[in-house]
Formats: sequence, structure tokens, C-alpha cells
Amino acid sequence: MSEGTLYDKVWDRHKVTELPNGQDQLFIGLHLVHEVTSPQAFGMLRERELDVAYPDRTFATTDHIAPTEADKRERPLADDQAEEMLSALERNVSDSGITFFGFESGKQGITHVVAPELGLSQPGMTVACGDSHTATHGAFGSIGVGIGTSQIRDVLATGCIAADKQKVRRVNVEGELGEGVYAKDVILKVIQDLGVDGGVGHVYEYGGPAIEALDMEGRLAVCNMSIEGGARAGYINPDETTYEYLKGREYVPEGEAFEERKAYWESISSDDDAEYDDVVTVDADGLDPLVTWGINPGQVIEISEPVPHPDDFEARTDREAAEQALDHMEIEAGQSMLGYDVDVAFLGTCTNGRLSDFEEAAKILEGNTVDEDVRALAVPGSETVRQQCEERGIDQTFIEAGFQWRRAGCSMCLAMNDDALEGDEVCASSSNRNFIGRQGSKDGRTVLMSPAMVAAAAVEGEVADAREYLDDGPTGGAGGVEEVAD
Ligand SMILES: CC(C)[C@H](C(=O)O)[C@@H](O)C(=O)O
Ligand code: SF4
Repeated sequence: MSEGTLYDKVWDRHKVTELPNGQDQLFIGLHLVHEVTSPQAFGMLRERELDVAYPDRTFATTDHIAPTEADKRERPLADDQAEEMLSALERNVSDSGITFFGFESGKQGITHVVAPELGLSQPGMTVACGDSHTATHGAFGSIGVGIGTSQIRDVLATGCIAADKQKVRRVNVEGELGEGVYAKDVILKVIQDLGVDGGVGHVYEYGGPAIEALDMEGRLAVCNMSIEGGARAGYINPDETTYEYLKGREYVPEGEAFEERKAYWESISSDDDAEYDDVVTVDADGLDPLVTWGINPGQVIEISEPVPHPDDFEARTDREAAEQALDHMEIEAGQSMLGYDVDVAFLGTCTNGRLSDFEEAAKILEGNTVDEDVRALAVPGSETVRQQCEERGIDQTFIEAGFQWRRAGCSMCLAMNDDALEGDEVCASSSNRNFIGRQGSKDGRTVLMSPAMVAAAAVEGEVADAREYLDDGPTGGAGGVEEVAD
């Protein structure tokens, strides 16, 4: 008999009981903690004189407030609020025996970059973190959910949360990606097709040839932005790509224990005859790179398309949102995004701050220089990524091109540290959100795109087609997605 989807199977294996209010009590296998959302939750535990139930399943790092300039990491941090958050986290983890990847560990970075690369996120797990982009870990075939403060308290105290099971939508992505088109473009296309609210009440199961061809870093980028599509979580069934990636990572068992775990991983994939609440198809064949033109991630076009007119949208709310977007971005309907002036180029984040992202951008930067009017920031998603880049000399490519090469953190994604837009600066950004004010200035303007497109925009000083910088150009090449040499 069919046991259903991966979501059904993982849920069933982690369900403790049904609660009187109809929700399920769900056991959390991996709890990730960062400095912004955890202090209050630890405070609630202390008030009740409770201990952390599973310190061995809990891992902490600092990302949002982390200064990205090496000399600004000295303690106490110059920003009082940041220092307070960081010292609270340090106190909490040391009191409860939780592993902490701080500045000195060499492994500090964005939670959603650190946990995958250390092999903490594995197939068939439930992963929770007080952060909306916990969906990222679904790339391994786990259920990753972002939780609020009271749920963080619950996980700390009991290892469980109260949760509502969601519907499952299968998102089949058909076709093959051309050269210069990436996982980021795929997920932006999914959001363009299904909308920013399309996933409400659902988790997305991504599959189909364009997803299966992605390496793990690409899959992480896709699942990361499930949240921007309105879904509660997103995942991809594990396969050989997943197992190969996991093999040899710090928290992954070796030898026989690996084989045993792999047998479990294989067992939790969706059954062939699993029933979905909904199945949709997204066509990625011949896809051009995508860029946002507005103020939410669904206001996005292929670079070959014109900026839409508000009247193109059926729903009144969409028309109003489009009007507001054109106004904020200071662009006209019908114009191309190509040539849109850029002041800042930002490469990093939990979406696109991994080794392959820097490798792809470096291909564009090789032998080119950043436009003199552009401030360009390269911020590895973790210190491990920074080291991987430096071992390969990728940092030099960035520095020689005119980028600032920084330490790991969320940086200008959310501007909770010193890295922020000023005034109405336009930022070509590899991040996941383009909401008004997101990058630290209320008039700042964000254009979301892939890392290669960020590099091309940095060089041109305007939105450009990165494929012009690749051997085969926009029309040539069978493409496909490159494997990351690790
Ligand atoms: C600060 C944190 C709670 C927030 C989130 O939950 O996503 C941040 O990471 C973001 O991307 O906006
Ligand atoms: S990089 Fe951006 S999206 Fe990711 S956790 Fe940090 S602030 Fe949130």
C-alpha cells in the first residue's frame, strides 16, 4: 500500500500525538538557532526553570548581526544591540551545552548555509529554526519549518512543536536549463507562475527533469525561496546527488552506519503512486535569466520580457501592487530591465552564498572590472564557503575585479549589520526578498537575480544579460547545470 508522499512519511514518523486542539505534536530532529529570534525563547525557559531537552540536536550560529568586515568582529561589537544579542546567545548556548559556531570556530555563517555544509541537515528529518528560510533544508528531502518565538521555546523545552499538516503540491519543472540559467531562475519562474501567495496552505514538492539535474547547492536555492512563493516548506526527494553530497561531511556517519542511514533515506521518498493535493507543471525549457522589476519576488520577468503594465493583472490587488512597484522602482511599464542603472552589487545570502554561486559569478568577473560607480560586496554564506573560495583563488578574482571580499553573514540581505543601501540606491542582489526597506533604506531598490547576473550588473553598472559574458552567449550551448567540485 502506498505510504504517500515524503511529507506524509516524514510527518507520520515524527508525529507524537494529536493534540486536543486538532494540531499534531511533531518531534523536531534538528533545531537551528541564531541570535535574533532565540534570546526571548531562552528567557522563557529560564523563567520556568526548564532545561534544554535535546542540546545534542541543537546547533547555533550568528549570522544576521555579524559584522562582515574582519576588524569589526572584535568584541564588544561596536553596535550595542548586536553585542547584546550575540552575548545573550553565547550565554545561552554555554549554559545549555549547545554547540555554537561562533566567529572563532571557523564555521560561522548563515544557519541555512552552515547546517547543510556540515551534514547536519539530512533526508527524512524535521528541521526547525526561528527563521522563515528554514525551508532551505528541504533540499535534502527533509521537512524544514520556520518557527516563531513561542515555538522556539517549545522545541528548546520539549523537542516538539504543535503544527498543522499542510497540503502537498507537486511542482514538476520540465525542460533543460541553458548556459547562464540557474536554480535561482527556476525558483523565480515558479514564483512568477504560481504567485507569491500561490503556496499558502501547502508545502511544495519540487521534481521533474530540471530539478533532478540540479546539484545540491542549486536545490538549496530552490527550496530556500519556497517561502517567497507562500509555501510553508519545500522539498526535493533525495537521490544519488543527495547521498553523494552528504558522504564524508562532518556530521554524517561513515561506513556501515552511512549505509544504514541511506536505507532510511531511500525509504522516505514519495511513492510512485503517492497522491498529491495538486500537481502543477512549470516549463523551464529555453528559460532566460529572470530579474525582479518590483517590490515582491513575484514581480519578476525573464530578461527578454518587458516590465508589465498594471492593467495586465486581473486582480485589483495585483494592479495596485504593480502601480506601487513602478512608482517605487521609478520604471515605466513596457520598458526592458536591461540597462536599469545599478549602484550596488551584492552577492551572498542563504539563497546564493555558496561555493558554486561564487564560482559562477567569478566566470563573469574574470578579466573584467566593476563599473566605477558601483559598490560591490561579496559576502560568503559561511566561513567554510569563504575558505573554499580562497583555496581556489576565487577571492582574488573578486578583489581584482573591484569587489569587497567580506566575512560571512546575512549582511545586506536584511541590513541588520553595517551593510546597507543608502538613499534610493539600486541593488543588484542575489538575495531572496525585494520588499521596500529590506536592504536598510526605505527608498532603496532591490533587483533580485542570480549570482552571474549580479556579477554582470556589477561590471556594466546596469542590469545586463550575464550570458553575454559566457562562451556560448545567450543563444548558444546546450547548457545543463554544472556539478560543483567539492
Ligand atoms: C530575522 C529573521 C527572523 C528573518 C526571517 O525569519 O526570515 C530573516 O532571516 C529574514 O530573512 O527576513
Ligand atoms: S541571508 Fe537573508 S534571508 Fe537568509 S537568513 Fe539571513 S536575512 Fe534571512
